[in-house]
Amino acid sequence: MAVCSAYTTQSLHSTCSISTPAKTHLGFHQKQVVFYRRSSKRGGSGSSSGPCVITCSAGDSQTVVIGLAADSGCGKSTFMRRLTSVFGGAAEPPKGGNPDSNTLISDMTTVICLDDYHSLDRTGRKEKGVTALDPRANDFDLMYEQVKAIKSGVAVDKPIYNHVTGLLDPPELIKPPKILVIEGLHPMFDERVRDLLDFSIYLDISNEVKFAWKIQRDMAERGHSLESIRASIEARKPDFDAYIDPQKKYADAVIEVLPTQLIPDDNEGKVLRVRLIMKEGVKHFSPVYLFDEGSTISWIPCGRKLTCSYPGIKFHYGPDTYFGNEVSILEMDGQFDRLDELIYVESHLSNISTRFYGEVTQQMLKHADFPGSNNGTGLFQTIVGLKIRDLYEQITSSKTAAPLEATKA
Ligand SMILES: Nc1ncnc2c1ncn2[C@@H]1O[C@H](COP(=O)(O)OP(=O)(O)OP(=O)(O)O)[C@@H](O)[C@H]1O
Ligand SMILES: O=C(CO)[C@H](O)[C@H](O)COP(=O)(O)O
Repeated sequence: MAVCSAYTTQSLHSTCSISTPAKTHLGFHQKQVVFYRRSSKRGGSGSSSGPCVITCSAGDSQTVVIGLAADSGCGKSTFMRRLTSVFGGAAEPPKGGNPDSNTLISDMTTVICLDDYHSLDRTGRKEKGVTALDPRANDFDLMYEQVKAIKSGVAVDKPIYNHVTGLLDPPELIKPPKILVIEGLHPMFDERVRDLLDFSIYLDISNEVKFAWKIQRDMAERGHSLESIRASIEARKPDFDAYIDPQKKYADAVIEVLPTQLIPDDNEGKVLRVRLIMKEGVKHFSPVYLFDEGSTISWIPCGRKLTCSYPGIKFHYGPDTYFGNEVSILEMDGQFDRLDELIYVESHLSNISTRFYGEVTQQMLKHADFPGSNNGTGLFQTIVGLKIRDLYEQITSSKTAAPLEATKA
């Protein structure tokens, strides 16, 4: 039985109307979204009831959807803070909502965490002997239906996975934003969800670096022991390798974080070698390049214009292949001593989609206190943020130019 009464007009885009399942005539400008309402049972596994049929006019205010995949503790939140800052305005949890909400809303963007689509809560996973990375612990049907609905301009009641209690909390209302970011373990796992993405990013943190970051956060801030951190990484590894890591082959951009090659046998993990792998031929995305597009270039910028202490800084740029796709790779090994001198590096990069000379440096200086601001992680996250702004502007301007053009969804 449908529960359409659960929707108020307030929860819907102004171009939408609700009906119980019946023969709905779909005109040329209309879209139909079948929407399942999920009951939210504490401690349960969540189930679907419905459907309601929501019919919306295809306006020009459709949501651009970005996917960001990474394992837990790999810098997604830091990246999101850099991205939302590029669009201006602070990102905050929904006002007056669940204090344990995982959602962040700013003027332009809404970031939802895909942990909210866990179909099994903490107890449920323990009973079934599965990790949160296992597809069986996640509701991909609901994820697909809700991302599709938001992309089509329809608000949804999204569940909340409460990381404090380990339970599935009652849902929260998500209205269609200009840009929706779905971040978490599986944004590119399900083909249907993948096809809804206008751009996708994978943060590929090598095991050594992941371990160093986890120790820093979970030991210093959360009081975990070294052994428990090691055990947790080991326990997740088989499912990480099976379900999370393979998504990187679908990503339009990958930020790969590796130990430095500038210090022989380095095992401190403080100096990083970071590679920005950019797929060629992606609509509305032209890869960044160093000096000369398509050439292969090694560059050590240290000297008169860039202060570098040991072990220095080395850039590399060139074409390559990645999982059978043509890509451009920009690499930075080492770290900056003085962030204001980054302008020297910025002036040698092209296609960075800045609005004014020095915008990358300005963004990096603004968030100098974020992790990774002195190395390639911060630099490449900032550049990808600018590329997403550019992609959004291109998509929306092409929609304004051709309002009746069919959308990807
Ligand atoms: N670029 C970086 N350089 C150094 N350390 C970093 C970097 N990014 C993240 N970290 C470290 O990793 C920790 C986790 O980062 P963050 O909270 O951004 O990751 P996350 O993927 O959102 O984690 P979770 O999914 O567990 O919430 C940070 O507290 C920080 O210690
Ligand atoms: O991989 C994760 C993504 O953040 C978490 O481990 C998963 O969401 C389960 O969370 P919790 O450990 O709080 O029950």
